[in-house]
Amino acid sequence: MNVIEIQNLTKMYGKSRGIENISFHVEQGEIFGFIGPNGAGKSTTIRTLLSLIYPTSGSAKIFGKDIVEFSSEIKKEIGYLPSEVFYYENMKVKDLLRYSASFYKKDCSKRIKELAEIMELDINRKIDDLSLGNKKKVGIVQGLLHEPKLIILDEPTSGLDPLMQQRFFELLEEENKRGATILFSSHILSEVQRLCDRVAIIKDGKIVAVEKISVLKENNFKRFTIETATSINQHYFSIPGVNDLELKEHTVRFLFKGDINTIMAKIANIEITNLLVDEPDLEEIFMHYYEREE
Ligand SMILES: Nc1ncnc2c1ncn2[C@@H]1O[C@H](COP(=O)(O)OP(=O)(O)OP(=O)(O)O)[C@@H](O)[C@H]1O
Repeated sequence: MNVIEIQNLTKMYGKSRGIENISFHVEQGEIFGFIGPNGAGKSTTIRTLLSLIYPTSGSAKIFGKDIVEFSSEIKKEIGYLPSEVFYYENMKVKDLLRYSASFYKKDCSKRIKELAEIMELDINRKIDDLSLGNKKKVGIVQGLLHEPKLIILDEPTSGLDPLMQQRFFELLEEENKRGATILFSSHILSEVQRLCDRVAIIKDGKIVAVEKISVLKENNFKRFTIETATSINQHYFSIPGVNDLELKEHTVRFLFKGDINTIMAKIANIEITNLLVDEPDLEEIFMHYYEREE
């Protein structure tokens, strides 16, 4: 079953483009990544899904229900962490969380306590006195306190230190094991790579690709680093399938996609002192997706 289904969703801000003809779906139980650079349209998509803004055209369903028509019903089952959190600074954390919990018809106090402990958040403090990272933690607890079926996170890790990011990812993995579906937007590819099953790549308001992380990584790209005994001609490895070729003194580096025997045959004809073949990271693969569209 699809928890989120987006069909040809377009949002214009007056004459300027927010998102154009976006279509993708998120299956039940998935951790789905939504990646793209700043201004690509991630927040616009998410804010439209939550009916904080309305589509110019196209439609989307969450839990099989239209996002505009059933927005208040749908929202009860969603935990949302916006990219920027704003609060009434004068409140204490625990009062804000209690107030947030009052929107759901269940007792969330036990879960608030657990989440605050996991995220090392002191709920007796005034929001005013909290650092940016601690304010983010308030947003995380606020988003998860009602044990939502769908968790939507817009750039969730900005402001969290590495230890807390790790803690937060473990928390998300637990939520996912409990049965929650997760949509996670980010411009940091390594975090998407670690957590997500599939990703949609967005650029300039349009979806460029929807792929399984494993396929993205496997896509047969290999990163070669070859150290040679003597200088080689700068065009020696300029053959089909080779990208991002760099030659520095006796070291040549490139990304390769294709029959690996072609490269091995080239290597066999020169004297090498070292050879490293490894997986490119998602960042490099991602760049190639972008280039292909340009
Ligand atoms: N309220 C608004 N009024 C006018 N244009 C907007 C508004 N909000 C977003 N935009 C524009 O829509 C486009 C998509 O922005 P959006 O914030 O959705 O991107 P994003 O991928 O979430 O990037 P970021 O990570 O920087 O927030 C951008 O060109 C942005 O300038």
